[in-house]
Amino acid sequence: MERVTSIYILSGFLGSGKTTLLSRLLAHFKHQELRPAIVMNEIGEVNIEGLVGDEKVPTAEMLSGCICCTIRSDLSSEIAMLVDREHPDVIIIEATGIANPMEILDAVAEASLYMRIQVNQLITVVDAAHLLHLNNEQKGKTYRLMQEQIRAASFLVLNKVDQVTDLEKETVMECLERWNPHAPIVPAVRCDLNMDELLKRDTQGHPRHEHRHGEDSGHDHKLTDNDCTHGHAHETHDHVMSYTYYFSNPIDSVEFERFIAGLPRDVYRAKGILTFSDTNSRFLFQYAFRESDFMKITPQGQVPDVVVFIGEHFQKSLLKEQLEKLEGKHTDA
Ligand SMILES: Nc1nc2c(ncn2[C@@H]2O[C@H](COP(=O)(O)OP(=O)(O)OP(=O)(O)O)[C@@H](O)[C@H]2O)c(=O)[nH]1
Repeated sequence: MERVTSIYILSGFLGSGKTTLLSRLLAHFKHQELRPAIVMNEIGEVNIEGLVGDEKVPTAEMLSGCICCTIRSDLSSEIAMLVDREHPDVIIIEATGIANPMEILDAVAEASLYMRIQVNQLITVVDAAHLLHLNNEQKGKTYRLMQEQIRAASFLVLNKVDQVTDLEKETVMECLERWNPHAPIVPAVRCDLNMDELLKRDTQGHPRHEHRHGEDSGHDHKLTDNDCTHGHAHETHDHVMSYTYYFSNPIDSVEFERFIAGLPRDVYRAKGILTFSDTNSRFLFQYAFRESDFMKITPQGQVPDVVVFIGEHFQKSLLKEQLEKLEGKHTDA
């Protein structure tokens, strides 16, 4: 019988740890001698991790838009292409941090009309400190979106618990349980969790969401009851914007850190690849919820120095000006 390809959808707000979990899943599948493929969606025009990542994993990149709305129709063709060409055992879809997972589930359902695929788990990764902060304010688009991502999950990873106290962790756990009483909740640091627990539906052969040739397999989870589009109001991401800057010269690391510390609050995510004039190595740079991280890298082949900024209503021209100044390009003329 023709085999069924398992799909895992990774959801979670910008910078929560989806790519960190993706790396762990890939290592796990490799160990199990399973063949994974990836659908990587980024709102920016460049996939930073893809530039430095494992080239051996077949990857469909969907850039400059969000699969849950503007480029949603492309998702089923990307999945079809991967299934036909690569014959993967599993496909992991990493959504943008602003995606509504219900919409993605719906797009995958469309694809399942003509392919044997099944969604085994919709995993939402939550940044503990960020949720705590939003829960205190209890308002805003990000708060509502995070709530939707949590509600839609069949499995919740409460990540970055190293950044909260035990008491705060309990508060966030209670919040998650209230919003989604169905999904298991696993606290983690850098998404270090028991992969068998995360994937056990798969091994036991009890997928949560199965769509085959338009039939609903009738499993127990609330997602099948909601059936993705029905009763769901789609919120557009018009307010979210991204800006990509390519460097042509190395920059000073201290000045760059000063620039990052002074980023407007409306920029809530940035990532990039950098060459500093005062260090030997190149770095993968990450900025999420006001925390920066620099990791030494040795990219293979020609990889540009570039940073992508994601946020709401920020002034691109101001960032451009500051970055050009860092490069020594800026003139007052
Ligand atoms: N302190 C801390 N940092 C973490 C943890 N997990 C991930 N990070 C860091 O948080 C940053 C964002 O992690 P990613 O895995 O890239 O997050 P993401 O959800 O894929 O981000 P987007 O692709 O922008 O949506 C990186 O610098 C990670 O190293 C954690 O548990 N604790």
